[in-house]
Amino acid sequence: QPEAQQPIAAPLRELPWAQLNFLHTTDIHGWWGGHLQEASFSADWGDYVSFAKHMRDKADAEGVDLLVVDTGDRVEGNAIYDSSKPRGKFTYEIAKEQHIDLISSGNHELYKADTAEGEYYHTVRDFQGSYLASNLDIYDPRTGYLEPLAPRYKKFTTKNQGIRVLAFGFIFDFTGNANNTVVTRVEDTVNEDWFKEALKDDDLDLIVVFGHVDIRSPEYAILFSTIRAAHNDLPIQFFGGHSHIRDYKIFDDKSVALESGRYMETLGFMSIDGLSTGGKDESAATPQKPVVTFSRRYIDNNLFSLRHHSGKDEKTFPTQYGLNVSKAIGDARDSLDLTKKYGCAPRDLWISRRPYPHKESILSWIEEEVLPDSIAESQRIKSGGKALVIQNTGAIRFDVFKGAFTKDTKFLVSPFTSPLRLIKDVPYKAASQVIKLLNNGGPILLEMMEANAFLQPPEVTAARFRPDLLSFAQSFESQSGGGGGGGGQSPMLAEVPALIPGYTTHDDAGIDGDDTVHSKIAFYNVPNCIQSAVGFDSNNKDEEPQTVDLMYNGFIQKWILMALQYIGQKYTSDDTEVYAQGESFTDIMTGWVEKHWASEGECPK
Ligand SMILES: Nc1ccn([C@@H]2O[C@H](COP(=O)(O)O)[C@@H](O)[C@H]2O)c(=O)n1
Repeated sequence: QPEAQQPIAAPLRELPWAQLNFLHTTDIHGWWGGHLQEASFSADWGDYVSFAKHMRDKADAEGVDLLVVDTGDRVEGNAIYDSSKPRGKFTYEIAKEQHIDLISSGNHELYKADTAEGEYYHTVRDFQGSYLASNLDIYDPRTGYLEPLAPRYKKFTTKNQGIRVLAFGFIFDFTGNANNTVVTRVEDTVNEDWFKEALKDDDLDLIVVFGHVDIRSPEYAILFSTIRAAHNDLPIQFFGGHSHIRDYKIFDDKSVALESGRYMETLGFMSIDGLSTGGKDESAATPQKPVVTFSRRYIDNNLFSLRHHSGKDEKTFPTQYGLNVSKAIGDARDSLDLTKKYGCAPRDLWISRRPYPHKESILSWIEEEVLPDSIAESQRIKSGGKALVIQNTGAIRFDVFKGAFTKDTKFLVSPFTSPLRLIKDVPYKAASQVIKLLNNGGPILLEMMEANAFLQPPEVTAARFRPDLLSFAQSFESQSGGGGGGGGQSPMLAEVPALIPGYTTHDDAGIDGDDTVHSKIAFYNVPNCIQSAVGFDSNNKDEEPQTVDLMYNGFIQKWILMALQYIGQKYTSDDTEVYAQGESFTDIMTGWVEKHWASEGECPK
C-alpha cells in the first residue's frame, strides 16, 4: 500500500524447501492491506499473490509441489471488512484473488447469520474444490435444509510429485455460532461413517488436517489419535489457527502441526521430505523413506522477506496480477475513507506488551479514562446515578500507536458491533462480585471452558496450553529497550546488535522457526474483563452506593447473568436494556478520542 512503511533489512533464515511445500495463513481478520504502521508486516494481500506465484513457479521448476492453505477467520477485525456496507463488500472480492488449495471456516465467519450466509454465497463458491467443512453444516438460505457448508473431505494428487493426499477441513468445537449453522463436535465427527470410510484408503501418501483449531487443543489430539490408529505409519500434517500465535507441535516422528499467527503478520512455510508418491503414473511411484523430514518457517510478511525468499528484487517481485490486487485494496481503503483522523494518540498503548495496569496499557486507558469519562456524560449518572461498567478484554483487538487515530485505528482496536447493555439498580454488594467471578477461576470459568468460549484476547487464551509464552517474572522497569519491550531476551539474541523487536518463537522444534532474527518482545497476561466505577470512587468505603447500574459489553451478557445467578440475583435477559439507543463500545471509544485527543493538522511524531 502506498502509505505502508518501507521494510527494514534484517538477518534472515532460509526457507527449507522439500518435496512437498505449503504456504499457510490464518486469522487474517480482514487485514488485506497489511500493517501500514509496522515495517515488519507491511506487505499486503496483493504482495502475497505475487509471492505465491513466484513460489509456485519455483516449485514447478524444481519438480516439487506447493500448496496454499488458509484456516479461517478472514472476517471481522479490520475496517475493510467491518466498515463496509454491506460488511464484506470488498473482502470476498479481495480474498478470491489468491489461489488457495485448501480453505476452511473460522468462528468469526459464524457468529452472525448473515456472515455465515456471506461465506456460503461467496467464499465457498469462489473456492469450490478447495473449501472443506468436515464438521460444519448450514441451513441452506434458499431451501432451509441443513447441508454441509462444503464437502467434508477431498482426495487429490499433487501436480509434480504425484503425492496422493487425503484432506479434512475442521473448526474447533465452537458453541457461539448463530442458529443458521451447526458445528459437530470433533469427538462425534470422528465416529461418523463418512469419516471412517474416508480413512479406509490404502492408496495414500499423506493426510492433511487443516482447520480453525488450536494445534494443542483436545480436538486435534482426538484427530491425531484416531487417524494414527487407522494408519500407523502414514505422515499426517496438521495446520491450525484461532489462537493468533506462531506455533509448531510434533505429535510423533511422522506427524506435526503448524499454526501461523494472525492479522497477515505471518506467512507460514511448511515442508515435508521423504513421502511416498503414487506417481502421476504407476511406474513413477516411489516408497516412503525410512525418515520423513518436516520443517517449518514463520515468514514476517514484508517485502524484504518476500523478495528474498522468492529470489526477486524490487523490479522483478511484483506481478501485474498482484499489483492489481493491491490497487483494489487501496481503492477500497480510499472509498471507505480510512485515513479520516479523529485525533492524535499521545503515546503507544499495548494490549499485552505492557503489564496491566500500566500507563501504556490500552486496558488501563479504557478502564481509567474512556469508560468513566464517557459514561459520566449519561443522564442517569448526571442525575446522581452510579454504575459499574464491565468490558471483556478480548473485544480489544489491537494496539494503538502514538500518532494519528484514524477510522482505520478505530476498527483495528474495536471492530465488533455489540451494544453496551445494562441492568438498572443492581444491589452493589452483588454487582461488585461479578468481575471477581468472571476473572478469578471458579464455576463461571469452568462453564466458559466447557463452552470453548473465552473473554481474553486469543493469544492470551493460548497461553493456557503454553505458560512459557508469558513474561511473568519481569517488571516493566527492569526490562531493557524501550518501544518494543525487550524483557526476557535469550542470551543468544541479546548479543546480536540492533535487532528489530518482533517474534522470537519457541516451539517444539526449537527457536529457529522465525525467518527474521528479532529481539524479544514482552508478553503479559491480562484478565478476562476490566471494570470502571462511574459516579463514585470504588476504593472509598464511605462512597459505597446501595445500588448501581451494571453495564457491560452485550457480547458477554450470558456470563454476566450467570455470574449474578451464582451470587443469588435472579436476573434474566428481560431485565436488561441497551445503553444509549444501542451505542457500541467502538462508538464510545471514538467519541472519547474526538473529544480528548482532537488536533488540527499533522500529529506530533
Ligand atoms: N463479537 C465478538 C466476538 C469475539 N469477541 C472476543 O474475541 C475473543 C475471541 O476472538 P477469536 O478471534 O479467537 O475468535 C474472545 O475474547 C471474545 O470474547 C468479542 O468480544 N466480541
